Amino acid sequence: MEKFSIKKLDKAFNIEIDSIASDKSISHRCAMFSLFSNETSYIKNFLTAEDTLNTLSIVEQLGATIKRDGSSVEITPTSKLSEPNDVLDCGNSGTAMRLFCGLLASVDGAFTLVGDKYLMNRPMKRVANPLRSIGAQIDGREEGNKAPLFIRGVKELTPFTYHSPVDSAQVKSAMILAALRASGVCKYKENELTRDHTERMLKGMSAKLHTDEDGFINIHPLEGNLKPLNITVPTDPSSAFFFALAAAITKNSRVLIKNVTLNPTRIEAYHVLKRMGVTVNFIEKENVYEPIGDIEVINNELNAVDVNENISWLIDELPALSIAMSLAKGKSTVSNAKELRVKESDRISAVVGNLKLCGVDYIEHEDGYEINGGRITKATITSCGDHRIAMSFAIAGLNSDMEIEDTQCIDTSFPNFKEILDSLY
Ligand SMILES: O=C(O)C1=C[C@@H](OP(=O)(O)O)[C@@H](O)[C@H](O)C1
Ligand SMILES: C=C(OP(=O)(O)O)C(=O)O
Repeated sequence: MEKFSIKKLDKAFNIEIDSIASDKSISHRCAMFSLFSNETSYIKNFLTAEDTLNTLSIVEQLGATIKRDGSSVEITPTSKLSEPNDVLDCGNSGTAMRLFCGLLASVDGAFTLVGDKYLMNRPMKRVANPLRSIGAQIDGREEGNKAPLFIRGVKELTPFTYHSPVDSAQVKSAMILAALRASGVCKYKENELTRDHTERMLKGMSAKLHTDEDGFINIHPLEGNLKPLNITVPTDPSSAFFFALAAAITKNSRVLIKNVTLNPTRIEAYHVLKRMGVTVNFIEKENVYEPIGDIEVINNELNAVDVNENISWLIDELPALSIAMSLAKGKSTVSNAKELRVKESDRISAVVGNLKLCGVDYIEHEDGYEINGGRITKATITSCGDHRIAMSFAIAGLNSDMEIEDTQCIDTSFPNFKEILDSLY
């Protein structure tokens, strides 16, 4: 089992980082959406981490031709997706498994989606049920709630109007992908806007999507092929956030993170740091599918904060924010965040369980936690096989030595994390 020994950082840093992992959500979508065109898509700065490389392999198993040179990827789709002769392995990725359910629901053939032991335990009925209700044939363990999932593509999916009970970009995207091949206009609504890369990218590829005055996304079925993608994937704000946290908790430190997507549905955690007293500046530079620019984070005194809204806009950053909360003055709270319990690990248990080992005073709730900030003490923590837990506590190590066990999982999203962390010393 791989592990890290992180030593307390006894000096300030002032750095510019341009090597943080590319955006995972956008990279998955680049690989998948290229299948809706009949021309080659050109993707630069594709995330070469386990999750997205698995997605790329699946796209290849479905018949596309892939040329990859480092992080530059060319994807040439086939005129008809082929039935693979093996299972489709999504590894650790909920995004891959759920989006492929929608994409494959109407593709001629039989498909089996599998994943690692963590993914095989994550709930899939949130996509299986609405897809079944429009005619998809999906089954799996626990009546289709757990992988392996078996999909037999049907000829036609019924047009739908669906108001989702869960605010999830993965569910939304799965339903939008299914809608592209339905027999009429489909409508999808969520209570709160979740990350909207799917809508932005598909519109950029010429798909017909618009949100009506009742908040339903109207999706028109494809009339032909979409335009191919030509894109440079921006830096992932969720991965970058670990180094924003590093600057926020290290006295007199500053970081400038380059070329991050500034999509508002992705940078809410930075706004929370700002509310805690940290100086955060967004420098927008361009707009390709979404706004892209640099984020500057400068250390300042940390104060407690309450986080109870726009949860889906910072859901992946909550473990890292719990470290800032633990070092802040006063009592911080997180609520309405029950979704944390169904990520790569139960992130509420994983956060509070490890904070307890670090001597932090907390109360656990079903949908979040309260943290009485003050200090963090040295501990040996387990990642629970979850990349975001491993990286959050590794950054806590800058404040007080930390041993992190089971760090292999970091390769799912941010393979050069440790290299960048080491460069701070
Ligand atoms: O659509 C996506 O790319 C993602 C959506 C979110 O999950 P949910 O849709 O389950 O909220 C997020 O936690 C995940 O890291 C990536
Ligand atoms: C939840 C995450 O990803 P996924 O759902 O794709 O496994 C994540 O990266 O934090």
